[in-house]
Amino acid sequence: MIRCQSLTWGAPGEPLTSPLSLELDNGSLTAIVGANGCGKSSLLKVMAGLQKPLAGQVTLSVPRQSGLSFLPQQQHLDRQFPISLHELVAAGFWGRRLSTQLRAQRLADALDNWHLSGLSHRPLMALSGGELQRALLARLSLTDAPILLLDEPHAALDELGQQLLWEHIHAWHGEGRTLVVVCHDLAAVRQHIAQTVLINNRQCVYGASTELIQQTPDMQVA
Ligand SMILES: Nc1ncnc2c1ncn2[C@@H]1O[C@H](COP(=O)(O)OP(=O)(O)OP(=O)(O)O)[C@@H](O)[C@H]1O
Repeated sequence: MIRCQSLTWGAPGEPLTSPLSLELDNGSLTAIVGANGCGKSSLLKVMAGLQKPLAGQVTLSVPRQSGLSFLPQQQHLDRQFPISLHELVAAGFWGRRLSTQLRAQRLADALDNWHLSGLSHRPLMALSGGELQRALLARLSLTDAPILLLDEPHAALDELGQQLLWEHIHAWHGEGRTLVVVCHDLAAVRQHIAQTVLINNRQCVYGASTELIQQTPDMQVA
């Protein structure tokens, strides 16, 4: 469960929207949509505890440190950092107690699932945007956190990558996890995510994705 109570966020003295009060149930799958700069990523960071709200609070049903995993946008990653793809992915085991054998098996499976096996020793700086995105998603897939917050997970992915993404999102949802997904692909939101938080004209509205995206003139999809 993620509960936002009278929440505002943004630069000091400049809240991006009117206060948001919202409760997302355990096991729910929710999109956050809206125009560039409306505050979607900032809201996700406030939910993750990575950014302080201006007012109000976020309460989670699990401890934030062990119960929540966050997929950042890849431009926040330092590609010069001297690690290889499989070391980045293996960071998804952080905080988990698993035998060496189980780790090796799960890591191999994650690399395979995200079509990364042949790239596992590549340094981060030698990966394409789509390869790096799949690596970040593979890292997320190794966590057992019940709450997953994904910031533009479809970014840089080709058609196959997007298919893998939505298969995994449905699988994680099927496991009973709570997911919040910031997404610009409105057709995909309508197809895959039933509930949406729409940020429009500095207001947050929560409801059925099909209706919200249809009703808002500048949010129409082809
Ligand atoms: N560190 C920061 N310092 C100052 N302003 C910031 C900072 N991060 C974001 N902002 C501003 O806050 C507003 C909301 O940013 P945010 O990244 O949440 O938007 P968004 O809806 O996710 O946009 P996009 O769709 O372009 O990713 C923007 O106007 C942005 O310029």
